[in-house]
Amino acid sequence: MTAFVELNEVTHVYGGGDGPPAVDGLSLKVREGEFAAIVGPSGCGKSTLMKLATGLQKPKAGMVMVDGQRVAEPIKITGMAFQNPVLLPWRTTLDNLLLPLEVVQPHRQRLRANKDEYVARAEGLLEKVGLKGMGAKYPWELSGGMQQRASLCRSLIHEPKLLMLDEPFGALDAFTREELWCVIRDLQAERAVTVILVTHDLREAVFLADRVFCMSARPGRIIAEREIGFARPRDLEITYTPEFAEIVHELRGHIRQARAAA
Ligand SMILES: Nc1ncnc2c1ncn2[C@@H]1O[C@H](COP(=O)(O)OP(=O)(O)OP(=O)(O)O)[C@@H](O)[C@H]1O
Repeated sequence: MTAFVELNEVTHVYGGGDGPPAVDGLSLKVREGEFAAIVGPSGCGKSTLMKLATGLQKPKAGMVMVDGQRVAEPIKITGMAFQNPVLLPWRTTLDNLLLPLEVVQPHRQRLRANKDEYVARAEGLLEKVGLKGMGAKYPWELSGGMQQRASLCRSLIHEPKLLMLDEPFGALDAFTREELWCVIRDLQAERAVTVILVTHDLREAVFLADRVFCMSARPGRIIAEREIGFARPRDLEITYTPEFAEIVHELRGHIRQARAAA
């Protein structure tokens, strides 16, 4: 399999030195255009995996490759969204969306020359996530779910090839979360972007992903990998089928074992 993202026998120790590793012998391969989900016990190194894949942390040992390049510094082809949407309160929603373009080259120069084009792109994204015409509102005028939708738009504004989602729906109520599952499902289908989603929610992982990776307790490594074969586009109704429940149950078993072995 040609991997778009590959971690090969990666070990990471925060602060360097000989401290206890956060992840050890961590290997996984994610295909181009694939939706991968990472699940595992709390503190097992899921966020560390995200930081290693994007070059925000350098591994003590092992190799990280993205899009055919060895990752040696923070990479630019990625968009990120986290549990906390972190929108700047003094900027409108539209200006929050444009922020990554103001910071990262070569977008910075292009933004100056083609502002209208980028504003149209931001407005198009807002429309796609159900926030049509909300660009002029400030973040504090939006609900938590709306802020998270805006944060997803911001992560996609520079048309990244890789989207990293670290518990983006974790702080939302169950209904809003399921609505946003559908938003991200549709965005990914339209853009064929490669996605890595970290989540504690096994239903979320099974609904959204093509493949779910389960991690061991710290130091984290992959202990199980499960293809999710449900046809796309998927409807929320599948989450109520016995086949769906069976996969969630199977994954729960892996996590239980990982916790017990800790
Ligand atoms: N900056 C840091 N400095 C030192 N240790 C850290 C740092 N970040 C994370 N760790 C430690 O590394 C381990 C893995 O952390 P990480 O945040 O990757 O886990 P996680 O699986 O994402 O956790 P959770 O599910 O609770 O969000 C944890 O034991 C954590 O305390």
